This record gives sequence, structure tokens and C-alpha cells, in this order.
Amino acid sequence: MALKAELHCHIEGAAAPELVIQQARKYNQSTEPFIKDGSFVWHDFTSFLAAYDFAADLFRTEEDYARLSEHYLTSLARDGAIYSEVFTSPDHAMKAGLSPKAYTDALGEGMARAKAKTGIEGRMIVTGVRHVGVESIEKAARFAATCGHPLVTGFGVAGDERIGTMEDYVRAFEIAREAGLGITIHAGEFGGAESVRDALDHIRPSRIGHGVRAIEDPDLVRRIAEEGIVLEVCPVSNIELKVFPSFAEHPFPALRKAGCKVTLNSDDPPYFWTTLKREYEVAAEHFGLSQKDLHAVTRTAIEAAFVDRKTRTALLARLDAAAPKA
Ligand SMILES: Nc1ncnc2[nH]cnc12
Ligand SMILES: [Zn+2]
Repeated sequence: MALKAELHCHIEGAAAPELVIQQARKYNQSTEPFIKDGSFVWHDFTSFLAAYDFAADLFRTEEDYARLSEHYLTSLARDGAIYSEVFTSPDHAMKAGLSPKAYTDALGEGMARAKAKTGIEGRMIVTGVRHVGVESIEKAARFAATCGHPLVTGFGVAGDERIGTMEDYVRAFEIAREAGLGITIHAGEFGGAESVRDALDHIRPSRIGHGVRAIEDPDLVRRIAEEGIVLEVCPVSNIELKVFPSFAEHPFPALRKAGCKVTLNSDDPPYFWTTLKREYEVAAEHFGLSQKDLHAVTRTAIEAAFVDRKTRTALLARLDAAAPKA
């Protein structure tokens, strides 16, 4: 099995329906109409976000969050992942009545448990959410910059790309950059190529969440390749959310051919009926990647990971020891 690494997964969006049902029982809540027959129910980006927020609201205590990250990272490791970065959301924690620090410590505890069981290395990217507002995004950046948690190594912005402009988030990213955090921002998912260009001009990230609609502008694709910007591509998410109509029309192969650094990620796996393993299978089946190509994708992810040099060297050594022969 190819070794894998993931850079783009929202921890609240990684909660499997079985786990969410257990949480609902614990808090005496109904899962209607958001879960039916053991599967999340939504039909567009807005209703996806509603189901996501409903499930997130059922994680309320430190132990709930520790279970969530332990559960997810353990399942990733079972599928061959050696590295996982998850997006965390202090806004969701506060809504559930937990401080950002207690929430982050709890997720870190779950990651430590998963590492003890499986060896998987994990890091957290604190994120602000566009549809919650600019002020909360700056607050998230200040928290990320000052929390001092050893597994918090990045800052990002996610949420509804139809809300706000890149200029709105410059200050938040300055705070994060000054604190030495890695920088990634969602762009070019529901926004077009101009959203990716604005992100590069105003935010100067090393990585872009999605970025796939850069394909609409050949000059921008060249720029991404030349500047070595890493794209956190989430193919199944893009198809399920109808960013592209089919895998045949997904730009992953074209971006890769143009020299862009591409990685494979699951975004919010159970909402899209996917796993990181399935993303790698999709890349093999629909985009024609060989085992050697998939290995190179994992290498790109580890090279772009928000980790210190020692950790990166150790991860690359582990990866290279398992390089496919052909
Ligand atoms: N696919 C996605 N795009 C933007 N924000 C998100 N938050 C969780 N999943 C997301
Ligand atoms: Zn995302």
C-alpha cells in the first residue's frame, strides 16, 4: 500500500456519522434531518455547511474532541498515512462552550494517542471561518500566534468563499506570519481564478486550499508552477460539491502536467463518502497516476508540511524506505 500524507482535512468535517450518532445520543439530540441511513444528508454548499455545523455542535467537551482526533488519525494511519495536518476551528469550539485552548489541548491529546498507537505524526492548522466574520478570523490568528501548543504549526482561512475579500484577511495572516506559522488559504474552490490570484497577491501563502479553479487562467497556472505554490487538491470533494461535473473534467492532471505541485486530500471525508485512501485510488483510476507518481505526491505533501526540519527529514526517510520499485 502506498504511504500517504494529508494536508487538508477539517477536523469537525472528519467526524464519521457513527461517531456523530453516538454524540447525539450522549446529548439527547435527534440527528434528523442531517443524518439518514448512517449517511450525512445535504444537497448544496449551503446545506453542506448546515449539516457540518450541526455535527460540530455535538462535540462539546475536551474528551469529545480528543476522541474525534484520535478516531480520525487512527483511521488515516490504518489507510497508510504517516502524516496528517488538520484544520481546527476555535469558532466551533467556542460555540460549543469550550475555550480555544481547552479545544486545542484536547485535539492534541487525541493526536498523541493516535501517534502512540500507530506512529502517525499530526499537526494542527488553526483556521478562521469566512462566514463567521473578519473579527473572529483575526481572533483565531491571535490565538494561533500565542497559544504555544507544539502541534499548532499553521494558520488558515476556510468557509464560504462567496463572503469577504482577500484584503479583509491580510492583517490576520500578518499576525500568523510574524509568529512563524505556515500559511494556507482556501481559494479557487467556489471562487474563480481571480480568487487564487488575489490570495497570492495579498496573502502570499506557500499553499492554497483547493486552488483548482486556477485552471481557468493559463498565466496563473504558470505562476503557481514557477513560484512552487502547493495546491491542496481534494478531488472527491470537488465532484460532490459540483465544482467540476466529473473526474474526466477535473483539472488535477492538467495542473500536474503544467508543473504545479499537487497533493491529494479528503477535505471533509464522510460528507463526501470518501477517505484519503479513496482519493489516492481516484488519482490512479481517473487521473492515470502510477504507484511511483502517488509516492511522489506524498513526497510533495511532506515537503510542504508545516513541520520542523528534523520531523520532515524523519518523515521523508520513512517514505523513501517504502518507495515502490517500479
Ligand atoms: N470544502 C470547504 N470549503 C470551504 N470551507 C470548508 N469548511 C469545511 N469544508 C470546506
Ligand atoms: Zn477545505
